[in-house]
Amino acid sequence: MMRVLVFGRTGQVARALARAAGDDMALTCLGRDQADLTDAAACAAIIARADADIVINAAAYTAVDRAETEAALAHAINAAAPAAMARACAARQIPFLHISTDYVFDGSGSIPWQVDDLTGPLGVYGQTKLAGEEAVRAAAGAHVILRTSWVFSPDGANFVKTMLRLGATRPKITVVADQHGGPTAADDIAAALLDIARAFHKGRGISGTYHFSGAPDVSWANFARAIFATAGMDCTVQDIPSSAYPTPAARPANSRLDCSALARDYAIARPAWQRSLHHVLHDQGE
Ligand SMILES: NC(=O)C1=CN([C@@H]2O[C@H](COP(=O)(O)OP(=O)(O)OC[C@H]3O[C@@H](n4cnc5c(N)ncnc54)[C@H](OP(=O)(O)O)[C@@H]3O)[C@@H](O)[C@H]2O)C=CC1
Ligand SMILES: Cc1cn([C@H]2C[C@H](O)[C@@H](COP(=O)(O)OP(=O)(O)O[C@H]3O[C@@H](C)C(=O)[C@@H](O)[C@H]3O)O2)c(=O)[nH]c1=O
Ligand SMILES: [Mg+2]
Repeated sequence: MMRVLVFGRTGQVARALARAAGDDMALTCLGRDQADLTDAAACAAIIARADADIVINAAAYTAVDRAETEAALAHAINAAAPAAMARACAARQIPFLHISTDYVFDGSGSIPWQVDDLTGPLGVYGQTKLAGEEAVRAAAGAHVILRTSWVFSPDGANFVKTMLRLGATRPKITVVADQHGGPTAADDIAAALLDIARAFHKGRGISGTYHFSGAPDVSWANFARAIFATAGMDCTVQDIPSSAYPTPAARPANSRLDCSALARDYAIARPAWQRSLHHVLHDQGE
């Protein structure tokens, strides 16, 4: 029996992990009341005390625009806490699985980003996630950093739920068409993380940074069209440039992730987001 300790309980990926847990594992999800990520030492102490075989950090500060004015808080949660977790895991010699983001890249070009490409975050959220990555690597224990993008699920705040809400009251909506990436279902991320956890449990885990996103890559505007079509909603999507949708934090134009390293090392393929979108809209009570 593999004992998996998860930081996060209410978030999209944490909930998906709880849904995906198999009979071969005992999964414990820690909410903010049990593990507050603003207290990095407390998070480390939990790992030191716990009887876990592997730790997954599914908690994060994810409010991209708000991060611009809450940099210290975002840094505490996205960098200092994972740093302490990774060190505590290294000390106990248990693997640490951490999630990062396409927003560590500057979005230049149109070629999918490779795992070792130069990073260059455009905003505070991306900067703090990058600092978290660097700290996890520096802890030098067994680890995987899984960079994913554009997460959607029936839970929490995400673009799919925003579109359903806006589309219900508007005949037409404007959406940016010059940002491209891979929408990724939280359930698919959870399945990938648990596959990676099983590989480590069998002694076949490979430490490193990996990319994982839904296929095919698409613009937010075309993702919105797919959401309305799949939901059977009559809302017209008009393409706009990012310049027509000003936000406190700039978003990368090119969020495409090259996911071949994960296929090579773990035989995990890019999931088809359209299939997962259908599942979220029609099988999970949305
Ligand atoms: N959402 C996305 O589009 C993307 C997310 N990611 C990454 O994936 C991972 C999972 O994200 P996702 O599931 O979408 O996140 P959500 O925003 O859905 O959930 C965030 C989780 O973090 C918890 N959390 C926030 N602050 C604290 C704190 N101080 N102490 C304890 N828990 C806290 C939240 O708890 P509470 O409910 O109590 O606030 C919540 O459970 C993150 O690392 C994120 O950076 C990567 C790419 C895209
Ligand atoms: C609501 C809305 C958004 N947009 C644009 C803004 C933005 O460029 C894009 C997506 O909007 P969101 O607010 O969902 O984007 P955002 O919160 O930036 O999503 C990101 O979250 C973090 C946590 C990540 O790690 C990223 O991978 C990514 O998923 O769509 C429109 O063009 N029209 C609209 O009506
Ligand atoms: Mg958001």
